[in-house]
Amino acid sequence: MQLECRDLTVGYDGKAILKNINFSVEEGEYLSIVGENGSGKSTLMRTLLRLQQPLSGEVILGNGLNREEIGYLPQQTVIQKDFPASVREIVLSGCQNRCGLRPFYNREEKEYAYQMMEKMQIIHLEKRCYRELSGGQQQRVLFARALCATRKILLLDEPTAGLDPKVTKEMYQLIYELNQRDKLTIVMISHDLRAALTYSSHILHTGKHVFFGTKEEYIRHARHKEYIKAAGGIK
Ligand SMILES: Nc1ncnc2c1ncn2[C@@H]1O[C@H](COP(=O)(O)OP(=O)(O)OP(=O)(O)O)[C@@H](O)[C@H]1O
Repeated sequence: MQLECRDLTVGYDGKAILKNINFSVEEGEYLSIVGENGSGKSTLMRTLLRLQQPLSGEVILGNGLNREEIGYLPQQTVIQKDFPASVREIVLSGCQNRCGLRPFYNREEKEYAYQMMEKMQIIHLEKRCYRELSGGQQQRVLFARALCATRKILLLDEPTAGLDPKVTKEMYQLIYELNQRDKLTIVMISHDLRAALTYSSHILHTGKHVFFGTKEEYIRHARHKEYIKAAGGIK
């Protein structure tokens, strides 16, 4: 496995929000984390990234995966939307973990950043200022940045929040391609259960009843029928 949670309890100030979570992600899998608002999805993801400490239990990285090799696309904040840097600078900053103490980006990193911008179809925006871009364009920039940080696993916190249906679909397609073609492991928080059931291999449902299993197991489980119906059924 690439990532595993053992009896993980997450929360703030000693107060648990999600308790005794157990799941693992193998290379090349696509895990969607779904569940009610406030059920602790973002808190869990921040704990996986060690941006905060677990209250108890463990997050284990396997198959030679280092913390620095995890790509992360956070929920966009208002401050980020106003960031006064060029697209190229922001994408390149995804390579920072590779630089170590070196205070500049080398040729290979610049080339890789260019490739990721190509992949995200934002080369034409390279010199533009980030804050002047549309929400969908900004999301592609942050996506390219997250890809610069990893060749193995990408964690995404609601990457389609605030995007229109067309851009949302493109984004899902892109993530799916990265998973299928580039064999990138995906762990994604999503409010769109229908999309999650279309693209993922596994589902973690947070809330009162926690579920972890394959997509097929999720669909078969009687408790989920109502959620699936409310989300408009399965595509
Ligand atoms: N920094 C913080 N300090 C204390 N409590 C927090 C903090 N951040 C979030 N919480 C609380 O933790 C709970 C879980 O929040 P979290 O953002 O993890 O949920 P979520 O499932 O991602 O929600 P959503 O689907 O609305 O994005 C909420 O009750 C929230 O108010």
